[in-house]
Amino acid sequence: MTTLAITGGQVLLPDITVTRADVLIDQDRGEILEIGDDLAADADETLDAADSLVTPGFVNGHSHVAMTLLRGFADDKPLDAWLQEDIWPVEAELTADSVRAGTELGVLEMIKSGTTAFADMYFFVPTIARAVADAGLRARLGHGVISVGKDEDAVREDAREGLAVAEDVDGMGDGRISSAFMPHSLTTVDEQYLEEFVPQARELGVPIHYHANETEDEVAPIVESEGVRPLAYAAEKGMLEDGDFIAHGVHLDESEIGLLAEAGTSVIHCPASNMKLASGMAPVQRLLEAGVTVGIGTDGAASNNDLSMLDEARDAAMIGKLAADDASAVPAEAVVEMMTRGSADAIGFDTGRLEAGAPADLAVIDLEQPHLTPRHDLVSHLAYAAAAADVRHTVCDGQLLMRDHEVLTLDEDAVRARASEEAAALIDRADV
Ligand SMILES: N[C@@H](CCSC[C@H]1O[C@@H](n2cnc3c(=O)[nH]cnc32)[C@H](O)[C@@H]1O)C(=O)O
Ligand SMILES: [Zn+2]
Repeated sequence: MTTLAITGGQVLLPDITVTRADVLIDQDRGEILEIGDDLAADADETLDAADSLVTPGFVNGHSHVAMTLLRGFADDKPLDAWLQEDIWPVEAELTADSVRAGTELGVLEMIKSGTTAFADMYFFVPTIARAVADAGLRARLGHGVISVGKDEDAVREDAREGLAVAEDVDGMGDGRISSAFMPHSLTTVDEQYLEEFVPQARELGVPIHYHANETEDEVAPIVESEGVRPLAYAAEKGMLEDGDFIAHGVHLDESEIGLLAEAGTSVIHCPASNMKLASGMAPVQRLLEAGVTVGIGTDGAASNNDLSMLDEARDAAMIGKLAADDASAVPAEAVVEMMTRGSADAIGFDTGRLEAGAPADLAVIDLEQPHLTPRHDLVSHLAYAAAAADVRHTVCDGQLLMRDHEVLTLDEDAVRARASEEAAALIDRADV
């Protein structure tokens, strides 16, 4: 057994309180052995956490990781126009090489900002899976299936790829990678294909993940054609089961919140994307009160425009209060829970908590910063004041991915250079 002791830090516990403790990890099993006093003597290696906060690694519940290539390419538009006029024409020119470069850039940013696990919907998923496996992160990956603008054969091919990918990438990266079936949304995948392919995904035993109720424009057409709200329609199609998770859930009525709670389907809240695309304010406090599992996601870097879960946490708290018209809504503890255990539960990982027996996925945050002074309440700092650049160390599955701000599994300069090149070539090819 090889052990690593994280020493001298303040540790965020599963009940969202902070205590002074060391953390001892079994690196071979990727598991936390013990949280307690003076554990350094028993360890093969130590990692300094003095004047630092040890937190569960953040879990990004919804992303399109290689969209880092489109960061800052198309801003200041609503969802539909943004996708159709800017994003989809460029994405049509993506290659495996560009997706590899964009993924490496995305996971580099994740590691640097303390994220250890994420759920992702995109193209070239086996390429993404290899990049994630090499970088050392944990992820649930799926191929986004779309039917709009395609003929029947093309849709079937897309959906079959979605199923094949879900089978193929599952278990990669020493089991750190798992999969899901990911129809893009309830309005961009036609009913007949949901009816055909959702049961096939069930046979594979993978969860289903999709965009839902993101904008009013997605709700109205379903109400009009089906006579029911989108999530009642999703339930009819067998897409609202325990373990499934939807992205956004902005425009939900009480009946839909009830359906989510009853079914055990989770919601990934994406506050920055919802604000930037002016999609609306998700009813996060009401979801929490109804007992729905809520996680937090960044969505793609083109609608955010970063992948920092610390930014996202602050946004979630702020917009949650505004949506509820109540400053006590979505408090710091709730946000910290959502960005760790909530997202992990939602996407089906046993991470997001620091205790003996839990997976050793964690981040260490430097507290010796002016914006983290004084230290009345470290949970408050995590929700409201800490920033990506404060993350010192990142550990996933017991392995050090970043030590003292130096990423160990990727060559940072090379990744940035490759991504810049691939992004420029992509825009050139798309000729937009
Ligand atoms: N196989 C599909 C690919 C879908 S990947 C997932 C898609 O979601 C898009 N996307 C990114 N952010 C959002 C969002 O907030 N709402 C809906 N779609 C988004 C993203 O650009 C990408 O095209 C196809 O043939 O088009
Ligand atoms: Zn999305």
